[in-house]
Amino acid sequence: MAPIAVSLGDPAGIGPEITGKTWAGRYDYGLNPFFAVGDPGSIRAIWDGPVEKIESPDEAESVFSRALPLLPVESGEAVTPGQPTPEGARCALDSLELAVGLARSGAALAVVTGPVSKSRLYDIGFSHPGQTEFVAERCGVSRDNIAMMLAGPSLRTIPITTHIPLRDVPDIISIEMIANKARAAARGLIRNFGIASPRLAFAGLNPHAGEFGALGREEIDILEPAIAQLREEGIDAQGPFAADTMFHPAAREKYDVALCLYHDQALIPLKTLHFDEGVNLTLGLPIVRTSPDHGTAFEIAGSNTANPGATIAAISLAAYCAEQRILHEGSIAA
Ligand SMILES: NC(=O)C1=CN([C@@H]2O[C@H](COP(=O)(O)OP(=O)(O)OC[C@H]3O[C@@H](n4cnc5c(N)ncnc54)[C@H](O)[C@@H]3O)[C@@H](O)[C@H]2O)C=CC1
Ligand SMILES: NCC(=O)COP(=O)(O)O
Repeated sequence: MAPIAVSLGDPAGIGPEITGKTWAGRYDYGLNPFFAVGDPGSIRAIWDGPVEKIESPDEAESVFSRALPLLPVESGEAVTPGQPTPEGARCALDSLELAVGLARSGAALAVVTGPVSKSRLYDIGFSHPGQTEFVAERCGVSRDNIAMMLAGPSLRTIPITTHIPLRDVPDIISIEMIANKARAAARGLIRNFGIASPRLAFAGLNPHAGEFGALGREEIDILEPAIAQLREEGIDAQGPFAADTMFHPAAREKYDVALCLYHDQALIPLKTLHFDEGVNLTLGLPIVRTSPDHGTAFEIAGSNTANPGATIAAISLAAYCAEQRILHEGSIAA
């Protein structure tokens, strides 16, 4: 099997440190062979473990036992942890591009994307809301047909809208958008997790899921018709439920994924329960793409305190999803 490509994210963030630490724990966590893609100086600045440059993913497996294999993408400047620069943002983007291309060509089993700063990318002209939409575009998939899933050991959530202002959410959600995301969710749970009949639970937008229209009509006008349409298609869609009572342990037993209407509705419960092991997985792609759920954490970069747990989980889940696809569908892209 091909090795997994791990882009390091912003060179001044914690991506390089957590990737080095993840390599150090590779046998403890039973990780598939992987190689880093990014600036060699960013790793040297924070980690004193062994690193070996490679020229192609083919070399990664033989290097993996003795050193972290690194496919270099030079930022062209000395990296200072915690001090992001435009060159660093460009390097993060070039690393992402290269790693995604390797997954698309099959040279990498999957891509695990390290944390980038969205505002720093926007500053250098990045026109996508995040890495999720960038990867979708590179794979030739419309962003309407993918879903961002956050996954932890006891909860999976999907934000139906992602990186947009909160005030825009009620205006942008539609029956079609919700149905498209739910289809990507259902198919994604089958092919990546082997769940034969996924149970989808929808959160309402308003307090108490609108209280029968008294506290808002989005549940009646948008969510209920979308859920009815999905049920007609044979998808086990339930709700809308009051969001405040969807995430306690007994409620979580009743569904395989919670579909939420905005970013924080999905990410607060996930990060509260599973910050150190939460994985961001893009559903609907012909490649496997995961990422740790956290960001660049510039303020702790260089202090050797970053927890690699979410990156370990992202690499494990990427390998698991790739295996599930090959097992059930014969290939990753099918
Ligand atoms: N996967 C990605 O590329 C993501 C990128 N971001 C980006 O990250 C930047 C910073 O975002 P924030 O909201 O501050 O979130 P953040 O996740 O970078 O930091 C939030 C808090 O958690 C701590 N933290 C994060 N990861 C940690 C780790 N592995 N070990 C120990 N402590 C950790 C940080 O020190 C901080 O106190 C933003 O520019 C945002 O765009 C945010 C989330 C995901
Ligand atoms: N909050 C989740 C997040 O920012 C991940 O975004 P993406 O860059 O993976 O699309």
